Amino acid sequence: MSEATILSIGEAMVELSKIDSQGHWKVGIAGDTLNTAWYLRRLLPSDWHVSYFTRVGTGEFSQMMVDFLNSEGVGTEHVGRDDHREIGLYAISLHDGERSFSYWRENSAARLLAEDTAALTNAVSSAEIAYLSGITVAILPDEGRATLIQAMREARAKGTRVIFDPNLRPRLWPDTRIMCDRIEAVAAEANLILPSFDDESEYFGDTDPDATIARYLKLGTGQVIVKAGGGAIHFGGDQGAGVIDDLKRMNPVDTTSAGDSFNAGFLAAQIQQADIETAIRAGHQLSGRVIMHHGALVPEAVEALQ
Ligand SMILES: O=C(O)C(=O)C[C@H](O)[C@H](O)CO
Repeated sequence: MSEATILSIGEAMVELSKIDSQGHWKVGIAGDTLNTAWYLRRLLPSDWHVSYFTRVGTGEFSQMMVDFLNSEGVGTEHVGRDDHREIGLYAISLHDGERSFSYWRENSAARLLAEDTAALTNAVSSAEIAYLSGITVAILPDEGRATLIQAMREARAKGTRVIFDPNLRPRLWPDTRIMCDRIEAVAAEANLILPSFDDESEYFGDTDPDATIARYLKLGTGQVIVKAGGGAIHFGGDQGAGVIDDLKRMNPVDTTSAGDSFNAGFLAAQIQQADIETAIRAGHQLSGRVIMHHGALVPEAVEALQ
């Protein structure tokens, strides 16, 4: 049987997460789209190939990322190399379990990931599923974003299922109006949107999750699942509509990657034929375990499910 491919597109960085209050930090590799790919690789059967599309440099940290992806079973055949740029860096600060990030990423190699139009277009079109986020969209220059949109449109027309998490990061945009406009332009090309209500209400002014669903459906997507930081999850679209309001609320240690792991848990379940409600519960179960640990990638969270 031939493998099916899920391609995740975006930027991963060196991640610094604090281990204790004595000034010790752990160095890892993470980034929202890589996090989802990493969880997907651990959750999906071997007849699925999980691949990462990005651009890195040629230095030691870039090689560390490629080695890390290879060692974790995530395909690196779509990782481009840049002779002049390196990968970015971010550090996680925690206050009562809620995280904030400091970034050093303005000149990262990943900002040029869409420069090779043919490579991006072919990679997206030949995948069964393509996954990207609002961070992928935010880091690209205008021409790169246009290339990405065109690649998504062509791929979707040929049958690739395109999945988008708006993952709104206003600091990566010149202003919030531009952010909202560009995010909607990309969302219009996706089959499935996985937004978080806190962000959508703050920046789009949605009064409730159903308003978020209605707004994205109107743009032309097929299905919307609105995450709610552990609260009730609303969903709507051609695969079904409803609310799941009996999910267990956790007291998080670190919310980094909560949404990314939810997306992976949801998608892995759906790929394995779960109905939409069961898939949402699987996403919630995984992210509920991830946020009980520090950092974005938590092997124990996946092991606990198996
Ligand atoms: O800011 C980014 O690009 C990140 O990916 C940082 C975190 O890993 C991510 O936001 C968690 O969702």
